[in-house]
Amino acid sequence: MARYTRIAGSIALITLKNPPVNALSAAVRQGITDSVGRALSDPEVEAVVLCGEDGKFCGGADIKEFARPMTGPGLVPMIDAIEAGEKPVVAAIEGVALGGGLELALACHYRIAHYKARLGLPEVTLGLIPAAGGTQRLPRLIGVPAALDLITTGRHVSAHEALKLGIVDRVTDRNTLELAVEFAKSVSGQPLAPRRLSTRQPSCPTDLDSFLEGAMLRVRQRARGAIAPVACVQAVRAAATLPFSQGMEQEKELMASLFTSAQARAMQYCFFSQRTVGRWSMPSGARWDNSKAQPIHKAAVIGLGTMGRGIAVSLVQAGIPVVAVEMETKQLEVAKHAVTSILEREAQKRGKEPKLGLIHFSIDLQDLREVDLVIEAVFEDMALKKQVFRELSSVCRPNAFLCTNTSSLDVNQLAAATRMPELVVGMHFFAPAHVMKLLEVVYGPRSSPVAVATAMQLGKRLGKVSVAVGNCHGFVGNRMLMPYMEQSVFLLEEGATPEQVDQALEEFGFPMGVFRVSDLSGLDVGWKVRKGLGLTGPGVAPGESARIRQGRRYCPLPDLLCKQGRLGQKTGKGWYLYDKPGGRVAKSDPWLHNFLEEYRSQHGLQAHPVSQQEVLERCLYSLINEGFRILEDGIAAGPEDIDTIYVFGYGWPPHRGGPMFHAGAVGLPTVLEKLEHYSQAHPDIPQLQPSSLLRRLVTAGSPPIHKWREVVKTVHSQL
Ligand SMILES: C[C@H](O)[C@H](C)C(=O)SCCNC(=O)CCNC(=O)[C@H](O)C(C)(C)COP(=O)([O-])OP(=O)([O-])OC[C@H]1O[C@@H](n2cnc3c(N)ncnc32)[C@H](O)[C@@H]1OP(=O)([O-])[O-]
Repeated sequence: MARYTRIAGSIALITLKNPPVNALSAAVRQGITDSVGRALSDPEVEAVVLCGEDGKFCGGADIKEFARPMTGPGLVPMIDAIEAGEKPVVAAIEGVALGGGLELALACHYRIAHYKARLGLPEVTLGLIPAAGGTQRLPRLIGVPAALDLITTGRHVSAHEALKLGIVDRVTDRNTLELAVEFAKSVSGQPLAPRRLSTRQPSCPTDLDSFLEGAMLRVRQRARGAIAPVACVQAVRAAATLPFSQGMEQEKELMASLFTSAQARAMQYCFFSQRTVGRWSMPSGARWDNSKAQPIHKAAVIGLGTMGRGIAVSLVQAGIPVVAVEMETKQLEVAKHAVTSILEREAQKRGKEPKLGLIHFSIDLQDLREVDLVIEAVFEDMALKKQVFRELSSVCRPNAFLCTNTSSLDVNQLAAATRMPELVVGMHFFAPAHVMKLLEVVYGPRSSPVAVATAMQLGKRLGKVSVAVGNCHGFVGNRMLMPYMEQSVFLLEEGATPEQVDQALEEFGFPMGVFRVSDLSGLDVGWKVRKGLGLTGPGVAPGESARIRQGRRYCPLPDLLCKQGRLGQKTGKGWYLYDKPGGRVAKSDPWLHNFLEEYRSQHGLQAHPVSQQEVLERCLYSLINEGFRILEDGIAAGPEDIDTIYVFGYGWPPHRGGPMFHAGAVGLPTVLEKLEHYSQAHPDIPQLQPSSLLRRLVTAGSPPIHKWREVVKTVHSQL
């Protein structure tokens, strides 16, 4: 709803009231419509101020209403009435003005923002476009190029950038409402026509057509099959080329084409999943709302390789004092230089101070005596990590949290090496750690709920999307990646090429196919993991066949490439060829195609044409199947956790919702049938055997994804 009050004699104050973000629900729209009507018809009212309760202006349309028929007054007529009114309306923006919230402010004649406010039109991140005049009014206020950037990216801008762009008229660190009331009094009676954005002409680049064509090309490349960004460009083109009313018609039609689309449903599922994973729970019954996080005043990072440096940067950027430890002075100096330059570069980009004073570099473990939490990021070797945890346990305060950034090793074994195993959890960051949003918080059987709560809260403080997961090899993300990568190399044995497999995955929406990612991260990373698992190298039992390991099918192709020094970009060749070591542009490599043919004939393998569909089904369904096993094992609490991990950490296209959402969208019976088909065709690949949870869900009539947790619960209760 909206509250109407008269203040300062002649000012009508309309306050949006719909916690927590004053979203424009039907009741709020009705409240605003009634209040604006009242203010405009009250002769004693000279001007109007619009604000939101609890320090938040408005988080936009009520996304929770999208799944049901719309009721109450429409957003567009409500907004048009404000702009057309004969009394000045001033928006007092605190906290956020996003989506419909900014569109509401754009209909006001003036906008005052608090310096901490964030503004934006993030509809594209929900698979939509701004549909309450945003695509038509914003270009008329700030010009076509700047508006196009905000609308196609959905990024939030700070109040200061909004002032620079011309979105707001004032930015204040005072009480925004007080200033807005003063301002409203100062502008009452002044002509409003020039303040009505719908009447303005948008400023456009001289060669508008080529500008928009270039923008469309960039957006299509970035969108990778997402339809909303393309519609955003089309809507802004309408603003640049059509009268306001016709532009609004276009905006309406484009929104109608998106609103009920599968992509919009997938992206809104991602939005709510991101909130669901914040309400974490553990099989022990510990939960986000019954476990108290401990404050972290000072942290430490030990091991300053690529990951350690990124983690140290994230902590400093969040304003947390850090002790950064390396074993030797030489390595410490190299790391110090790297961390300092990242902090300076990032600070410059944000127009902020690099906070170099917050980080202390040391080779002395004694400097960790006073820290609240340590994140270990040394080389991925169990013996080395155990040694480090033993030393940390003896040096650090007894109640210090000891966290490991391992990407696959057993957190419980590390906990066992310490005095306080209940204070040990995994904090699995993704490279580059100061950029990637995902954080897997890994709890072992002895990890205390306080330790999990503290790591989850620290993740939020670092601006990460944190997901609490159980301890197993590869946790959630990497565990699901194994069958996905295995299928990709099996397909090479059967006749596919890296280019074909990558093209199928990139057309599905991944930024990079599995072989280009492998070349980027280095083939030796996987080689080391396979050696650790005894699948190749010294751990292989003598006489074991090259293509059967531990009783199941194995493909030695990646090992053979590693043995020939083809480690990917870093050596200039891997699955692809690069112009030089460190090169980034992947080119097809005739040598590799010949090598594949020789390999097939050497192992008596008959190549057959592999379709795009088979690539997607084998790679994605085996990954999804492992996801179901993870839910069975209770390693992830629900499908939302898995999908959030894959969207924020593994490049799964958000307009496809995530692996588990995709399975639901394709239809669980189809996924089951395909897995059964491929499992029968490949009995030596146990991962293709459908998981019992998948069968159970199909038997239960394939309930919608938000109901899967209940089925999972029954599975566990019967365990
Ligand atoms: C016509 C028009 O053109 C179109 C069509 C539109 O306008 S489409 C809509 C466009 N607007 C958006 O895209 C903004 C979406 N929201 C956000 O980006 C963030 O929420 C936030 C505003 C920056 C606050 O972040 P936060 O970290 O402080 O809290 P939170 O945990 O995220 O959110 C706190 C609680 O509020 C809920 N919530 C947030 N925004 C909401 C919204 N717009 N509608 C409904 N619920 C919302 C959220 O689900 C959570 O609920 P619960 O989980 O507790 O039950």
